[in-house]
Amino acid sequence: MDRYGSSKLARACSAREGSCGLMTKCRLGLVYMLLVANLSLLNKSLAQSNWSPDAKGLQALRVGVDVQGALTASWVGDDPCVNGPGKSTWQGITCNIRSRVDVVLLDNLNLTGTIPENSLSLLNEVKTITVSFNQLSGGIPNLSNCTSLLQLFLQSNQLSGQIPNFLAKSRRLLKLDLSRNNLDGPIPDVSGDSALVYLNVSYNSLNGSIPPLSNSKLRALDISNNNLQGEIPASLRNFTAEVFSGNNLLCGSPLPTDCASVLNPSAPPNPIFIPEGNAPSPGPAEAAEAGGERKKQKLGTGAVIAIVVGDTLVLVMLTVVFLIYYWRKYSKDVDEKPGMKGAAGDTKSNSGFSQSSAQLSSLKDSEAEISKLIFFDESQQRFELEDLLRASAEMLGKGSFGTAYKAVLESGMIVAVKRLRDLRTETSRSDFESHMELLGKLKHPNLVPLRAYYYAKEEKLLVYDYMSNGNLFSMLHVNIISLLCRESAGPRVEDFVQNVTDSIIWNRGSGRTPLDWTSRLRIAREVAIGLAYLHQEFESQKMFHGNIKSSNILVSKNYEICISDVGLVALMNPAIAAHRMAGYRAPEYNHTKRITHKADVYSFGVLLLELLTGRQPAQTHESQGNGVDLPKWVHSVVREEWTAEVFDLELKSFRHGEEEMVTLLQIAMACVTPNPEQRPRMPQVVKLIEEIRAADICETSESFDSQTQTADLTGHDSPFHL
Ligand SMILES: Nc1ncnc2c1ncn2[C@@H]1O[C@H](COP(=O)(O)OP(=O)(O)OP(=O)(O)O)[C@@H](O)[C@H]1O
Repeated sequence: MDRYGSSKLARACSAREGSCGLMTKCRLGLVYMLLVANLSLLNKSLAQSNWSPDAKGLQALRVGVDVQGALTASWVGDDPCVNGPGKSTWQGITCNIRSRVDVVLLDNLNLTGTIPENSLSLLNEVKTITVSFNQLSGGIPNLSNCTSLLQLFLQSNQLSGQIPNFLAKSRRLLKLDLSRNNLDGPIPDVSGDSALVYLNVSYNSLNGSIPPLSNSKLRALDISNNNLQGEIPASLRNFTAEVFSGNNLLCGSPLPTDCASVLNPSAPPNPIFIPEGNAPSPGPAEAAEAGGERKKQKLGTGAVIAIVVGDTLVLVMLTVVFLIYYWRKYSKDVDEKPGMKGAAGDTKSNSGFSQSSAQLSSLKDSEAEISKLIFFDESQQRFELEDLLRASAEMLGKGSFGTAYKAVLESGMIVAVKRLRDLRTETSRSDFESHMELLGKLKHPNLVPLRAYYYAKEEKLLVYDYMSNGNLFSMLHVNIISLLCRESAGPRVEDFVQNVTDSIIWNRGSGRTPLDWTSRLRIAREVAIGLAYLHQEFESQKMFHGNIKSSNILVSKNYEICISDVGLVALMNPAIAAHRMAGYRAPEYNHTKRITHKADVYSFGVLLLELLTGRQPAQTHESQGNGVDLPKWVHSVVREEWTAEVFDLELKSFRHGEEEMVTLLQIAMACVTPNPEQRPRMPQVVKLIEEIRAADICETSESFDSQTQTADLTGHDSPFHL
């Protein structure tokens, strides 16, 4: 029947009458289809009408930006908070006790497109929205309905347009990060009763002058690398110059640029260069004045030329004298200290790279030509090797792989430069370059960004973002006494005083800003996330970090926790690094002489113990006390059931955190298990740490009250509470 039926239909289509019949059938079919479609739409909208407003908003967001479908699998059902407070089954969502969305955490999910207007704005109890490190474009939606919003993080996307005014007007918003987008227009002035404590709008194209932002609560600010102009308002002068750097037309304290030179740019064109016929004819008074002015300008121009020529000559002479002086000093140092080649500039000075320039000039032209600074990211602000050589440099420290410097370029930009030494002898130029290409591709908020490198026969430089808030080692162990000694008398006296201090006071002596528990937990979590990312990225190359320790955990100006020295072990003589990391070194290294991801897990475990106990692992820095074998020491204490005794005395006041501390201690002990096979993998470690405080991020907002308590307890404000 079917066989015939289809041929009948074909015949019917060819016949006129039949065709009319078919039309009728088709129409009926169409009506039927529409009916079905409408019914299913009706069903869907009936179902959607049952959706909670949060579900509606989130689904609208998903449809708008989740092109890759990262959220499709878990965002199902009509209510993300159907299971009550805590982490939702919907990825990235946490709910509050009223079963409303509290936190939206959608970082790093390859989200693209524009955030629809009626999406996030429906979440009217949301406290934290973070959709950073995606590829969102278009404008920032109006979130003025989100009246509970405390934190908004949209950094590292491609958002454009202006910063909406509602953000400035909000009285509840505490933290706003819109950095690394394509935003333009002015920075809106925050209202007097704004609660904003943290504002980061760096790396955009914002323009106009800086508003006074005179609300006294603002404690962390970053408006660097925009097109802002004019004088820095007096209300913001307590911030450091870095906060404003990379805005060429900004002036006034704390920037070194004097406003007179920026706000009154060069004198109007000299009238003697205006073609006579084109010059407007002045009136008699103007003519007299102009005559006088002309004379002044003629004289002024001559004087300016003389000054410029004179200055240039003096500058050239000074540079030559300077280069000769340092070149001689360099050669002398190298002669005096065999094996210290390349470290000649390792004194705290303003000329860290001067000898590099001498070395560079001694290179053959062909090599100098091909040896340039190679940048990885097109969108980053670039500079030349010459700019680096001209920069004032201050030594930050000597490590296993070379010496690190802070370099302040003439543009105001600050970078960290590492001069490598002791490269593996078999590392050729092309090996080095391809390794750098690999490292340049690593992008993660918990890794110190590598911006550029320089390769020449005698000099290898790596240029990193400068992390202005120091390292974890200093936060945990360095006290004022050791700092003073380091500045004035050198390492031996420092050792002496450190030993005396250690013997008087069990922990680290006075003079440190205590590091509270929440901050330590956050540091543990972020280092774990960074290391897990690294293991995943390095898996195919069978590469690992190989040098995880507290001096390699750096803190950026925005208090992001970043791992440094990524991928350097592969280039260097591994025995040197292994020697320097003694207290963090996995026991199996002694016989295998190999670094594996399990060895990184061990080092991370020791780092956790360091965070929990506040004690230095053995021989990390020979010059700063001997430290202890942390895993062994903790084992001995815990075996005797003095668990609480292992914790840092500074953590005593965080009574509520003790359960969390014990859980982190268990994770640490799992990481330092002697048998590498029994150690967890880093993604597992991340999960375990995140479970310690599942609603960690919600607590950030709620802990603002307890933050005041913490500050009272310790007597200091901890920036990590921000
Ligand atoms: N990008 C950076 N920004 C700010 N400070 C940095 C940066 N990189 C390194 N430092 C600092 O410079 C100093 C020397 O660092 P380096 O990594 O060379 O040695 P280390 O960490 O002490 O030892 P090792 O090389 O064995 O890891 C350290 O105090 C470190 O905190």
